[in-house]
Amino acid sequence: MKVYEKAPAKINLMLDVLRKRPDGFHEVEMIMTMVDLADRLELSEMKRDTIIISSQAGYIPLDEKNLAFQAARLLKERYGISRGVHIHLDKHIPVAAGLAGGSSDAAATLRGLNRLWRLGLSHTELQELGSELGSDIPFCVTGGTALATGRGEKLEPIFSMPQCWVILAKPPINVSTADVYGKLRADRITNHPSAALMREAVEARDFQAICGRLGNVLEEVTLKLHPEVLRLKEAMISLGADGVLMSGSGPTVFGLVSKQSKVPRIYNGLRGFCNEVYAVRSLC
Ligand SMILES: C[C@@](CO)(OP(=O)(O)O)[C@H](O)COP(=O)(O)OP(=O)(O)OC[C@H]1O[C@@H](n2ccc(N)nc2=O)[C@H](O)[C@@H]1O
Ligand SMILES: Nc1ncnc2c1ncn2[C@@H]1O[C@H](COP(=O)(O)OP(=O)(O)O)[C@@H](O)[C@H]1O
Repeated sequence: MKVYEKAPAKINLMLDVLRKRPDGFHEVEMIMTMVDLADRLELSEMKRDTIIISSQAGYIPLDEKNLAFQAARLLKERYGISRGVHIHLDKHIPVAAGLAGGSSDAAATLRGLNRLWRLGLSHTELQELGSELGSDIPFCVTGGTALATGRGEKLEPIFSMPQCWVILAKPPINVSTADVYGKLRADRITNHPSAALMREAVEARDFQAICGRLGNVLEEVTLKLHPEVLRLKEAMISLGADGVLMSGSGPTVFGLVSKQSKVPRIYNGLRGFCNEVYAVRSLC
């Protein structure tokens, strides 16, 4: 038997860091939403009691470092499952991009194996399991639009993000999330974006207010390390995106656009100096 799951990318409409915690993680406030750029997973039962990961993408780990592998192993261990699974990852989300590709694959693995192995777990139970593997995985289990607090694992759904176009551009640089949080001076942040104001804008489906209230304190670190991310932001603004922000720890920059007629100009303009550009719809 086989099951299929879609694993969409996320963007952070706002990301604030409140403080560094004694456990080394940072207390955050983020509003995240899914976009229609997705990996596709095929999960097939195997007779042999083992976990196999395969992918057409040559640039991700296929061993126990893969987050989908870790999710399958966690379920097997926790529920005493002695069956094997082959997980094929058809990757479309850029890797280490601030778009939670690995986290979404892990969340999709939890959802898919819950069906394949008929475990009957609720989304809340899957989120709790996911939080053992990564801060963004609980959000990816349910998706939609949500306020995330704690280290990112405490979620409140928000209804509902207005439909819009999202242009994503990933410069050819690698950014490590741990490195960006590590370089952040949480006690020196002066310009905190407001989760309450962004939530209000989303709930009111006020696209212009959403664009005006975008903010991410991690830009401070990543833009200093990689000035090309700032240049990409400036290019997206001058090409006419309604609101522009770096997603997560970066380096992907996203632009929100309400009018479809504006999309080709922004997309083509960015392709001039960035290979990885995507024009997708928001997923509400
Ligand atoms: C920045 C964000 C924003 O959505 O996303 P990405 O840029 O990675 O997509 C997240 O907070 C990333 O979540 P995720 O990628 O799941 O992080 P984890 O695997 O849990 O942690 C990786 C490392 O980041 C740091 N970390 C992560 C989350 C957090 N609230 N505080 C932290 O300090 C820790 O050093 C940790 O060891
Ligand atoms: N299924 C997966 N897809 C992509 N990357 C993965 C996966 N499993 C583990 N990784 C590793 O996780 C790291 C972060 O990847 P990713 O989730 O794409 O980035 P981000 O956290 O910036 O959104 C990369 O170093 C990558 O090698």
